Amino acid sequence: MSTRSRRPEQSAGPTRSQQPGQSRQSRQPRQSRQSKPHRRPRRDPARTVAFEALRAVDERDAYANLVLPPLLRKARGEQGFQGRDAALATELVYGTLRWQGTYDAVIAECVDRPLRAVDPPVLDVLSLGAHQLLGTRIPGHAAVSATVELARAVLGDGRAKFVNAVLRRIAADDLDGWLERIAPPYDADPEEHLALRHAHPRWVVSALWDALGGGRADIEQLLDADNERPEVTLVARPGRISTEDLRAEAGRAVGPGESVGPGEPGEPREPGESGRSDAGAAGSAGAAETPAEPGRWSPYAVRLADGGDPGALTAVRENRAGVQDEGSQLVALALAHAPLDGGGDTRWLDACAGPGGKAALLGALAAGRGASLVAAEKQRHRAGLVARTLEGNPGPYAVVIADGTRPAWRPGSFDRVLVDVPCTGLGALRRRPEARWRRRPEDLAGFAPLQRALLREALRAVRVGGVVAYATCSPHLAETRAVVDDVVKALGADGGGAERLDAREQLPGVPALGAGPDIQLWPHLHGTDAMYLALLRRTA
Ligand SMILES: C[S@@+](CC[C@H](N)C(=O)[O-])C[C@H]1O[C@@H](n2cnc3c(N)ncnc32)[C@H](O)[C@@H]1O
Repeated sequence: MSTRSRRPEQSAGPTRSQQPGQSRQSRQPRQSRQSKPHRRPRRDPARTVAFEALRAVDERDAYANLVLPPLLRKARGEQGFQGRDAALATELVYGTLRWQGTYDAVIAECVDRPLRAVDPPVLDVLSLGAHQLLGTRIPGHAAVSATVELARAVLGDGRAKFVNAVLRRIAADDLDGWLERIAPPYDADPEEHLALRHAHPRWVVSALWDALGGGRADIEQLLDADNERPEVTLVARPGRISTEDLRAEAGRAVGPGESVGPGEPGEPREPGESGRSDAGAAGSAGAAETPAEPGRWSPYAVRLADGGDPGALTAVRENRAGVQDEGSQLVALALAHAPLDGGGDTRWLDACAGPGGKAALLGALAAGRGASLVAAEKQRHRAGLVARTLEGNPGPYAVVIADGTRPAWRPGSFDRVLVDVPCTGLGALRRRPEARWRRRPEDLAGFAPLQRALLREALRAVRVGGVVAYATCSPHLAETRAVVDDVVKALGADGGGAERLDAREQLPGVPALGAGPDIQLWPHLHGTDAMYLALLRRTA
């Protein structure tokens, strides 16, 4: 519970305030006779959990997909908290956070002061109310009354009155009506129009559009896809479990409904929140006809369209399978298949391995070829996650704590190197609802030197004829092509050399990979995170 929460004062009631010798009238001021008896606010469990999660995200910069699962687990232990409450709480948290910028613009129209002058907990309750009113099928009167009750419980009566007044103003129109008012016409300012209509910061719209190209329809499809719930995808690690066996196990074990299962190893968990338009049905998710589908592109992928709890699968608990977006699987597969020029193919490196999803797939693929994997990670605790994820790998491997910009290995030590660099994560906005509002354009400048240094050292680590895969979970051109161009150019100037391979050739059957030679995956085109991949072969 938020430390700012307050219980409203209890009403003593007229009879308890009477004292002997006092007339009833003298102790009962006119005002109190007319007001309703003061009652305790009803605590709606789903909205209370949602509010607590929003406070944690707001106050402590927490990640929603990390704070929500323990809150749900705790609430489940309390009387009366059911699966439908968990589904509703999840939908409310994810929807409210994703649409935060748009809801803020609506709320700003309905309050008589700048938003920064509204107390953050009050703003959280207002956003929660705005999402119910504008982004779900919850009837307006129910959304207002339940949110005002929440406000009474967590903010007190005075502020609940303010919440009530603001929500009534918001409820006077639907989302389309509000967007007509707050968003400029497309022709007047396309980026601002799209930013408000699709709930992305303007600079993110601009960056995504630069990377995607195309016209209005293309960028709108991408922005819409960012606002959808991603499927949970598993990877069947080759040599450890077949895709068919994983599908069978997942089909048997994973039930429909809300998911609070693990995300990629050590990553924020992947929630099974309802899509934005499904909130009215939250908690009544029906059984999927076929819960475990094959992947679209990766031969090792199994898609759980309905979420479920992958952590409950024995194969996942035993590391034979894991939760992994198909885009990440494709990056590992493309590196594993890229043609080398001469030499051996026995020494593979993952230079930025934490938390270990790609390393585990690479390790399994390497084992199948008689190669070994070194998985390096700078942060000790993340190296621990890598070690856990690789446990049981069928072939030789080592996990090392190492700084990829000052490597412990000699130049030319490896045949294949993956460098999946730290980045803004603008390619994974579907999974991290608050990330788009937290990131700033200045963050790019912070990552730029590290990304270049890591790629430079990866190219030094690979032998002549060997291949480096440079990957990011961001399509931002400053983190993708600009890095590769700069580093390849500088290598040439230093007397080295690297040629770009056509990465599309390593992913036969995957459409819409762009003009090459590097590839950019997209949520709306491939159903994956927006992963970028360049393949570089050392020539000198
Ligand atoms: C994008 S993540 C890698 C994700 C990973 N490939 C996977 O699939 O699970 C980048 C990782 O690089 C690590 N890192 C950051 N700076 C590093 C450095 N100088 N050397 C090695 N690793 C670094 C981060 O701690 C983070 O774990």
